[in-house]
Amino acid sequence: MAKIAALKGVSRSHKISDSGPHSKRLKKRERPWVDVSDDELHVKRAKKGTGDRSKNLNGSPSKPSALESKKKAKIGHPSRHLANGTKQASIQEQRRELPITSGKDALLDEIRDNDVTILIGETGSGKTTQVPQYILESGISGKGMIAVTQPRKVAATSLATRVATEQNTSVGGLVGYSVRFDEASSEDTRIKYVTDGMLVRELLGDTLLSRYSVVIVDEAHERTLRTDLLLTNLKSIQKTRNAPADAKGKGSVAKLNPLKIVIMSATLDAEKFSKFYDNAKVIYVKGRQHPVTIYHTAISQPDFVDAAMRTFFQIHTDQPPGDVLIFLPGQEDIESLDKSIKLYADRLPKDSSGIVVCPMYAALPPGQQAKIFSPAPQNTRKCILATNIAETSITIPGIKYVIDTGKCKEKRYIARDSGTGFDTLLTKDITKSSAMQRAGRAGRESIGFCFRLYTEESFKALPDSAEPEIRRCALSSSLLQLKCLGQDLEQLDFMDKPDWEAIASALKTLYLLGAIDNQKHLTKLGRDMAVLPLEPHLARAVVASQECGCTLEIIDIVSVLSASSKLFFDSTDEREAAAEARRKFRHSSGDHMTILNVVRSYQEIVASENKSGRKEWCKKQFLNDRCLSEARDIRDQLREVCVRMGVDWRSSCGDDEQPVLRSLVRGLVQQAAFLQPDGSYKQLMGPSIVKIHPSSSLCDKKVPAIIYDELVYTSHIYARGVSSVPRKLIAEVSVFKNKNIG
Ligand SMILES: Nc1ncnc2c1ncn2[C@@H]1O[C@H](COP(=O)(O)OP(=O)(O)OP(=O)(O)O)[C@@H](O)[C@H]1O
Repeated sequence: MAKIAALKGVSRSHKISDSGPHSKRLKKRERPWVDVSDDELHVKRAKKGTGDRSKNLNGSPSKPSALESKKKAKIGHPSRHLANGTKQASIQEQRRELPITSGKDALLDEIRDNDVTILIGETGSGKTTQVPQYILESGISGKGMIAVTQPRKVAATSLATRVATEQNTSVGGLVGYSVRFDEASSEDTRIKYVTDGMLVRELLGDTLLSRYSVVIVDEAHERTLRTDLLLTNLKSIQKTRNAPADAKGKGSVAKLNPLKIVIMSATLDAEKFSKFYDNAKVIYVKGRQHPVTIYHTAISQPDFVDAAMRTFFQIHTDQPPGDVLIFLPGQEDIESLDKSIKLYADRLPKDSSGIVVCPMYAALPPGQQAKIFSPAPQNTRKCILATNIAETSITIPGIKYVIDTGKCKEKRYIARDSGTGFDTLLTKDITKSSAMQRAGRAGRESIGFCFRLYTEESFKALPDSAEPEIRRCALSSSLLQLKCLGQDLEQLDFMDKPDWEAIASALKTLYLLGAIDNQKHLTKLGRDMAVLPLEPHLARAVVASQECGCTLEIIDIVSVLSASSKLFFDSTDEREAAAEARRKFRHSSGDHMTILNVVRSYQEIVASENKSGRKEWCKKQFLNDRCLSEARDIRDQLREVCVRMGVDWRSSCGDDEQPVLRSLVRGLVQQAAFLQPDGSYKQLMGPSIVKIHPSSSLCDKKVPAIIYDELVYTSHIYARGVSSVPRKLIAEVSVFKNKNIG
């Protein structure tokens, strides 16, 4: 098999200097990192390879190509490099300089000759932006479209914009994208960047993905649940579409073109993927455009937020211009570091260059996320604080330094004895693959530096890659989609099979929601639920709202619940003022109707105020404008889906809360609890005793029965997002009929 070449250009020569205008302020002993270069970036990729089915596109590793020699020359002459950088080579020149360019023809030959191609190339080698364009320009895709899947929305939209620019068109024309709650494509679109979830959703209407002649699964190493569903479906679609003509018969399938699949990543277990696709060809692209120097800390840094701050200021005060990207596990850490950086920045001497901090996490509305791509004002350093949302695929212009805390949040399903369970987010160490992707965000425009806030030993001890989501996340939503495709999770050919417990729990959830019957067959209700781009329990509430005549209200509530950030701000400094503001919206039945009161007031403000007036109003009310504006986008999309389903989204129950609660109970049937004599609540569908969360408007009330959005585990088990509901509404739910709970 072809040997994997070591990452080119990782050099020990780029040392961070101790001197600098403010080095006294941050004494050396305070610095968390030491200079340790490494060349480990090639994680275990293709251990044994796949016999003669693998190939190195850029030739033998021991014999550098002309391009590599040129790159080495560049590395040896930083001044020349800088001169080139300042000139800002044209986009087409940049394209030609990408490492993948030298392997273009060979790559296209492989794709032409094989149904499935697995392409492994360093971060920044040009896979994601170039391969779709090569395929289009070569004519391999014929009249069909090329789909390029991404695990994250921001990557799909920003890549579409970049590739549209490279094609000298605007996004939505030749190059488009499609992500949940947003789409830019037209009849002219030939390359479409999509989230893997959107392509799975497309399967519902087009089970053979007939519009596409090539599907590129990018960042396949992330093994999201949707990627795995896609990999499985693509395999069977390809068997059907690429079958010999006599096996295809004379029906509509016979008219379909064969499907080509390309799987791409920088850090993939190539052997496993190759095996899954019947020993598919594995090809390698060596090299990246610019070198990245990596540093590890000498000792571990338990307070990684503090270590990140010190490292940032060390860079800011000692290092040449260049923006900084800091990877943190979640929104809370980002907010905390944001505050600390701003506080510390105020203490810098007046003549210091400025700092602009940009947070970046999934809960930020797309407009805010897009800010990270804008250049910082002159004489100012941009500091992006991001979760792993910025880890793969994206190129953020200006980033020269990456600080990697080594932490991320991972979704994990917690199974309960009752056969039910829930997803929770846990902070954990990243994988080698993530560390490599993070480092890869530097060095995309010129030489870069990555500061890992963990030791080299810790790095070596990290697992190669994350456990696939299918083995650790709730499956009800995917199970429902598969049921719509006539497929059974238990019987599908997955690369890694899900746990039986997780499948059983998902089946139970769908049964209780009425989406499947007791024979595990999809019901009409289940089919209607699957059309809505929502979690099954929320989709169930929307479907129920048609009967109850309150679709307008339920969509408003569900949109807020589907937004990725919290509606209310908790302010420790102004606790009383925040509580007072919240009281104004409070509804006696609890938190869901309270949300509706907020949305109604917000809608009035939106109608009467300009953007800054709206923001000011939100601030005064301790409401999160981001959450409300994201909810508005979700609401609009849900209304459109209703129109397509023939559902009247305008049907409204006015001020009567009963229909709203009745619809919510249908969806939250697994999240109901009854009051106990001691004042606690006992779950109806589980063994737990829960308390009402202090943030709830019902926290000091005792009501006979509640429904809730989620459980939070701290010193107690708390129910959050709570409404009081008459027992009879729960007794009405078909699974509880004849159970004497009214
Ligand atoms: N939006 C952008 N703005 C500026 N340059 C870009 C942009 N997108 C890509 N590039 C340039 O193209 C190079 C290749 O990017 P591409 O995303 O195709 O690489 P890749 O091999 O897919 O990397 P990764 O595995 O990290 O996604 C980048 O290193 C950068 O130099």
